[in-house]
Formats: sequence, structure tokens, C-alpha cells
Amino acid sequence: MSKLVGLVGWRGMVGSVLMDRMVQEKDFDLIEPVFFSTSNAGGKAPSMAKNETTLQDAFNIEQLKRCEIIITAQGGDYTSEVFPKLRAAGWNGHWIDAASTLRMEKDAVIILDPVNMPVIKNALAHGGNNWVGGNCTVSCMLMGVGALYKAGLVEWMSTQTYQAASGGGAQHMRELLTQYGTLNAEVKALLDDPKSAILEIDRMVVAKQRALTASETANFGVPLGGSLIPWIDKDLGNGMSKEEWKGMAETNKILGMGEGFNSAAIPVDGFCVRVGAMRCHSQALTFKLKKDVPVADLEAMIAADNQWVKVVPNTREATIKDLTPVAVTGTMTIPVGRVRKLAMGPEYVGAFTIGDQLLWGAAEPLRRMLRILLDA
Ligand SMILES: NC(=O)C1=CN([C@@H]2O[C@H](COP(=O)(O)OP(=O)(O)OC[C@H]3O[C@@H](n4cnc5c(N)ncnc54)[C@H](OP(=O)(O)O)[C@@H]3O)[C@@H](O)[C@H]2O)C=CC1
Ligand SMILES: N[C@@H](CC(=O)OP(=O)(O)O)C(=O)O
Repeated sequence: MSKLVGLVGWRGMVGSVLMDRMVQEKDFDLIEPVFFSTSNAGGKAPSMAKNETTLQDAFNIEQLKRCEIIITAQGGDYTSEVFPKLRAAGWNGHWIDAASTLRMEKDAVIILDPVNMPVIKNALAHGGNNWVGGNCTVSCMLMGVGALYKAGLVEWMSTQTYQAASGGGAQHMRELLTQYGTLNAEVKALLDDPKSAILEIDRMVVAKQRALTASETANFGVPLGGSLIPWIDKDLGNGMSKEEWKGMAETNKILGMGEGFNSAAIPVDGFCVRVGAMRCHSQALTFKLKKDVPVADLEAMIAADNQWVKVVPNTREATIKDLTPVAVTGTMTIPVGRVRKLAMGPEYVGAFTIGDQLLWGAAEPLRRMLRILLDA
């Protein structure tokens, strides 16, 4: 008989991407889904439902306890409220979560199986049942250049990210587009006139950006359209943003090197920046390798690592065609390009990579963990 799998958060942005992928990969053929809701218990479940066609209350512990596996993309507040109660009620099923809440808990594994299948298998063998998706930036980075870590080549890595609006959620994407529209409208007449002065257009745009109202910047706090914001997530009070902290902590945890700040940990640090892209996170990487390895060998290792990574030749033509958020959005491909030796010395290597932060960055590792459990 198919396993009863509870789905929470399925109609949100991450949840919708997850549902699409589960349909594409025919995951629903293998499970008996139970759809939960925090707002519409008793309503009609979506079309993927089989026998359980009514939405269950996502706060009802007895209903949740029926499931052998629960996948949630409902968010951290939901996890904080429900997960401890569920475990306290004696439920020992598998909890697969998109939220960061449990990520650094000792008994939780950060799931990214093309990179850390041995870590997942080891936890499974030892009774592990808490599986948490990684930070989108970290997951997309490791899908791209995980090969260099697996080969033990990385002494340290520095990241400079260019993170899309979607990382903040659906409202952030809307706000970005609204700001672009407002700025365009402000100078439309001048744009339509080829003889108008560009510096006058520029002056009007920046004046409008500075005059955006609180409601026009409610989500990001400041204008993002035509600008950028070099701070993502909380202020840790030590000069570091929480998003930057995750780079080292999660990379090392995913790779099975403990909680990420022990003596064996590989240093990963840099700056995380929000830019006006929609749903792809991009990042420029600087590696200090443990030894001098030719670029062609590095590219070959990266290309052979998994079926989704794609090495983009380090030429202008290939880069502007294949190494942009526009090219990558909605695809499972993780392009890695601009691989070249840097002026600091032969062990210093640069690379640039991009990933759809709602696919590999959020939804995909969850459904793949479901498959691992179903196959176990
Ligand atoms: N956004 C991101 O980039 C990432 C997010 N995550 C995690 O996933 C969680 C969910 O994120 P995200 O999907 O962006 O959140 P959403 O706000 O899109 O969805 C969360 C929940 O909000 C409820 N909801 C209320 N109104 C609507 C509406 N109009 N349309 C759809 N859902 C609505 C739904 O719950 P209900 O059906 O019960 O009412 C839904 O499950 C985050 O909190 C985070 O923990 C993880 C990685 C990346
Ligand atoms: N913080 C990420 C999105 C996200 O949800 O990250 P996390 O899963 O680590 O909380 C961003 O804003 O781009």
C-alpha cells in the first residue's frame, strides 16, 4: 500500500513549484497524499488528491500523526509551532521541511542528495527522520561546484552573491516589478523622445527612487528596482548578515563536516547582495585551492559531478547567452562559467554560477528526499 504523505504549504510559492515538480516526476503515483491547510480546513484538496479529497487542519496533531512522511513548505513559524508538538505526541515519521528553523539542529540533515547522499544515507541508517532543505544560495552553489569540495581541493572560498527578489517571497517579487513600472512611468515621455537628455532621465529616476513611499518599499524597506541592497536576512551584530553566516555553516554541515565552525571546517565567507532579478540567485566565487589544478581539469570535474551542472565556456558569447538569470529561470540547469585562474596566483580560481532558487534552492531537494525515503 502507498505511504500516507502529508503536504503542508503546497499552495504557497515554494509549495506550488514543489507540486509542479512532483507532478512532472510522477511522485503522486507512488504515494497517498493528504493535503493540509492552515486557513481552509474542510475545503477541497487539489486535483492530485486520490482518496483523501478534503483539506485537513494543518494544526491538528492527530491528523498529522496519521502520515508516515510530512513535507512542509509552510514556513518557519509553522514548523516552530507544530513540529515540537508532533514529536512530543510520539510521532516518529519523517519530517521534510523547506524552512530554516531546524536546519542546524544536531538531529537534522540538510538535504541535497546529489552533493551529500552519503550523509543522508548515514543518517537514515541511524534512524534519522528530520530532513531540512538548505539555504537556496548554498544549495545552488554546491550543485554547481560541489565537485571541488568532494575532491578535497578547496582551502577556502569567498562568495559574492546577486540574489533575486523571490528569496524574500512572493510579495517581494511584486514590489520589485511595481517599482520598475513606477520608474518607467516617471520618465516614459522622455524615453519616447530619442532627443531627450539621458542625464535628465537619470536625475528624474533617482529623484523618484528617493521619493518612493513606505507602501512602495514595504517589503524591502528601500528601493530595489534600479538599485541593490547589500544585506540579506538578520543582522548578527558582528558585522555579518545571517545569510552570509549560512554560507560557511551550511556548506560544511551539508558536506558532513559538523556544524560548520569547527577546526576542520572549510572557511566560506563573502557578501550577500539582493539585486533586481526575479527568481535566480547568482554568485561570483573565489577559490583558494590546495594545489594548482589546470582550468580544463577543474571544468571537467565540475561537468562530471551531476547531470544538472553545465560548464559554460569562458567566452563572452557563451557567457551572455547561458550564464544569466533569464537563461536559467524555470530550469533545473546549474550553469558554472567564468572559470579562470586569478591574478593572485595559480591556486586562486574564479567562477560564476547561477541557480533557480525555487527549484534547486527550495523545492527540488524536498521531493528528492521523498523519493529516497520511498526507495529505502
Ligand atoms: N521564498 C523562498 O525563496 C524560500 C522559502 N523557503 C521556505 O518556504 C516557506 C514558504 O515560502 P513561500 O512559498 O515563499 O511562502 P508563501 O507566502 O507563498 O506561502 C506560505 C503559505 O501562505 C498561505 N497563503 C496565504 N495566502 C496565500 C495566497 N494568496 N497564495 C498562496 N498561499 C497563500 C498558504 O498556506 P495555507 O494554504 O495553509 O493558507 C501558503 O502555504 C518560507 O517561509 C521559508 O521557510 C525556503 C527556501 C526559499
Ligand atoms: N534568505 C534567502 C531565502 C530563504 O528562504 O533562505 P532560508 O531558507 O535560508 O531562510 C533569500 O532571501 O534569498
